[in-house]
Amino acid sequence: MRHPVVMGNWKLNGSKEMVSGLIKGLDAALNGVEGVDVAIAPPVMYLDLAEQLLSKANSKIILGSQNVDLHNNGAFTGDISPAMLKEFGASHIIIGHSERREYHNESDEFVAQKFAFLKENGLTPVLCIGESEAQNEAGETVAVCARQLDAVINTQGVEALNGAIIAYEPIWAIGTGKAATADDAQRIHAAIRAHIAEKSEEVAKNVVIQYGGSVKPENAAAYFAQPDIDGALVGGAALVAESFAAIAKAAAEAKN
Ligand SMILES: O=C(CO)COP(=O)(O)O
Repeated sequence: MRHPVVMGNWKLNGSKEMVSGLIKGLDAALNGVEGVDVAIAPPVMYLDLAEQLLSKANSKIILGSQNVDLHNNGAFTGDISPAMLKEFGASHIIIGHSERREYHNESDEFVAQKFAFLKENGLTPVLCIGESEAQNEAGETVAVCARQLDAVINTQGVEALNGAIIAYEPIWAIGTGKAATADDAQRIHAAIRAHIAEKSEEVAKNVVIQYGGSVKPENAAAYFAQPDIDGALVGGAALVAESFAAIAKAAAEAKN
């Protein structure tokens, strides 16, 4: 049985005050919620503060981050290493987000290297994949997702996906309010799982595949009712404690 994972990607949002208010609010709102892993990825600047607040509250919220470099030290100005993330308690690290693929020209191969380096350092990659609106309209969704996944599978073997998380995020659904329907998302999730199953049914059966793109408390339960949707990667709604907690609760209820 796959354990659901709901993760908040805070993107470039936050201040000391906001981080502290949101973490306190979330921890309180999640009190008593069982059967779902809840993770947050604040901007890296606030990991220290987040770690302190979570540990003071004895919270079960998992700490994550939004990016990582390919080195653990050296002359790489502006970059952050897995070792540093680990030192601040971050375990679930988002890579390959479409915003980084687009604004920082991150290729499938580069993202795959990050995947390998996270695993080498004992961290959990949250690998984002997904198609653009044009690719969607051209019927290329599954091919695009397969290509993005193959960058990992063909270099590291399908077993590299063990313990990792895949986040299917159609680019046209991110921050637009135009979410994929639960049926469409299920169809793509099933296709992604089938693609992995071509190499290993066991890995396909166990890998967590999240949906991301305009997930809100209002539509969350419909996604989690689908057999191949194992959680969510949430942007905007993760910035409001009650909304994010409601999404996590919906996952806990649907999957247990
Ligand atoms: O990009 C996302 C999460 O990584 C989704 O963002 P929204 O939930 O704001 O659409």
